[in-house]
Amino acid sequence: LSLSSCKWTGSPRLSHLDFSGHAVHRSWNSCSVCFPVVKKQCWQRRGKGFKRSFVEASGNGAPQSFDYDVIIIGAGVGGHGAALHAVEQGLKTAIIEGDTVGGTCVNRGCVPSKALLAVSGRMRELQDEHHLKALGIQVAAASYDRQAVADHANNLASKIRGNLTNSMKSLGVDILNGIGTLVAPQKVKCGKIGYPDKIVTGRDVIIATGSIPFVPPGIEIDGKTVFTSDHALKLEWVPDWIAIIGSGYIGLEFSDVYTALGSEVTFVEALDQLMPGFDPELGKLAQRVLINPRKIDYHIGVLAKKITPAKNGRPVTIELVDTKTRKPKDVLEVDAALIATGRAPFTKGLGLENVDVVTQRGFIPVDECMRVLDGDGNKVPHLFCIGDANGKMMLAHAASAQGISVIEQIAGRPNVLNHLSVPAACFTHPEISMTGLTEPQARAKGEEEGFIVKVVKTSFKANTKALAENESEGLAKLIYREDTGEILGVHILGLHAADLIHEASNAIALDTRVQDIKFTVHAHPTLSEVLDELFKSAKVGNHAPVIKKAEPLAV
Ligand SMILES: Cc1cc2nc3c(=O)[nH]c(=O)nc-3n(C[C@H](O)[C@H](O)[C@H](O)COP(=O)(O)OP(=O)(O)OC[C@H]3O[C@@H](n4cnc5c(N)ncnc54)[C@H](O)[C@@H]3O)c2cc1C
Ligand SMILES: NC(=O)c1ccc[n+]([C@@H]2O[C@H](COP(=O)([O-])OP(=O)(O)OC[C@H]3O[C@@H](n4cnc5c(N)ncnc54)[C@H](O)[C@@H]3O)[C@@H](O)[C@H]2O)c1
Repeated sequence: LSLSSCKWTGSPRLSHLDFSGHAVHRSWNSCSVCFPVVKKQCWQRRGKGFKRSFVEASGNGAPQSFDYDVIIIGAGVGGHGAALHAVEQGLKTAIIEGDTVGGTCVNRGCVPSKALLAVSGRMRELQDEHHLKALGIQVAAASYDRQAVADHANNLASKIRGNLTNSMKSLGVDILNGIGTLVAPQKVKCGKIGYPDKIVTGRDVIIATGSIPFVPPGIEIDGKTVFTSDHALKLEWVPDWIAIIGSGYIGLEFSDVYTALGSEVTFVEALDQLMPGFDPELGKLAQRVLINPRKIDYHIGVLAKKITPAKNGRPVTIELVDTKTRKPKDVLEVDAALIATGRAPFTKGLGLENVDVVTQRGFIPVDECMRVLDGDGNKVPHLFCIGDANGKMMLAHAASAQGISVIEQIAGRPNVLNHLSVPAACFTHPEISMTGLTEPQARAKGEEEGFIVKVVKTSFKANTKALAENESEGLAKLIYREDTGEILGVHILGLHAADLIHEASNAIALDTRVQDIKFTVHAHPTLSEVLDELFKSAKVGNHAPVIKKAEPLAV
């Protein structure tokens, strides 16, 4: 959207938009000749944010005036991030939630899983006699109270849910309870059983309806012996032997929890390697550190075709077939099975047909600015989709960042989120983290675009802080362009890798080059020196650092 000055107030205002969102008039006076669906907006700066002083629209079912500047459907972390940023910009904002504020992350995802992982980390340390002995510590055998561990996860979720709700209420976001359905452009129905439907209109609408566990056909969930992460997070029991179907983020994190609490784990992975989404070198190291020394075995290249819950004294049975040939491979009998085979977008019943949007495998198609695309690939005016529902990057902070990016655009400031700068982390012990491209992806890009890719690595073994902690297993890997020093990807496995990655992801976001970042200073002794050493070991073409040298002192 282009900004020009309002004829009366002199303050910035959006130019007029045609139905497909293109600017058609730059002059206020030419409105009368506009297409039927033309919106005139004039913005007045008030205080720190923008406040709309005039809104008018006409034509084809679109409202004449709006109850809200922004309506968000779904109060997960994506919706929450968008709502807070919207009110900060002075936009009148409503958020519609059909279930529980906080969505997946707070209630059934990041938050409770990290509470369980905090316990698994401590259990692991307290059970590691060799490690404790090296530090000179003696403890009696560690044990745990399952219900108390489960309560810790549940209490944390309640606390964070309360924080999220209060933050929105205190800033003036209207929280509407009910199921949101698009009934027309810029018009949303909020439906709640036992209450009359409420129709609300918004100049801009953001879909943030998230995702639910994907369960492949043939797998029967009973919630007790065959379950998804939704059930597993309640920690109702700790099976002696559990099969985890899928070795992605959820599978890996739960293998860390279950083995620390005493279970034996069998992974079933459809692809030819465990953790197929990670940089292959880090994946191999993860297997050496997180899988091989633990009570974990695995079947790779096989699909769990049929899973039957335990019944009448019979165990859970899992029929495996070869992924490529689909021929039967094996039958496993275990105490329980956790299905961690990805997540499906939660977009049914949203009324997308009323705005001509056709989902792709359930995901809502969007462009790089999160603007929703219709069946013909055109932008649907004033409609955005963020978070898991668009499938771009199924991470909590990605959902929130997309929400903030959308609000920036709504406020008239062009914004495109660089997804390569969004970090990801797997909270195992030790952790794995990454940002940008994997080595194979970077090499493919280099070949296509004709540049040389360089890789350097540093080990945690030489890091003083890691050695002091007696936790020096780990590696950091930098992938960069030799000619320009552009950082293409960073991957870390080691103590606090999830915290360490931000220096690299911020460098990508701000386009800081290797030849510049290598002159930044890191406190000693800290784990961050692993990255310091990594950047310093990189050799970049003939580029001089951009950092300015101090002028000689005048005497
Ligand atoms: C076990 C697990 C662990 C995870 N750990 C991490 C982690 O450590 N770090 C990380 O970054 N990510 C993690 N994730 C992923 C993260 O939870 C999701 O990426 C994130 O929650 C997506 O946010 P969202 O706002 O898009 O959707 P959600 O959080 O799913 O929220 C969507 C909300 O919309 C509501 N809704 C849906 N339809 C409607 C409707 N029609 N009307 C009204 N309301 C509606 C839902 O009730 C829900 O509250 C984890 C996921 C799982 C399952
Ligand atoms: N720490 C985190 O950031 C974190 C933690 C948990 C979840 N998440 C998010 O949640 C999403 C879902 O996680 P996930 O682990 O379920 O999905 P995933 O996509 O990470 O991994 C799913 C795995 O299951 C395998 N698979 C699929 N169908 C199979 C079958 N029938 N038999 C055997 N294997 C099969 C796939 O090959 C893949 O390796 C992820 O996209 C992730 O971004 C993030």
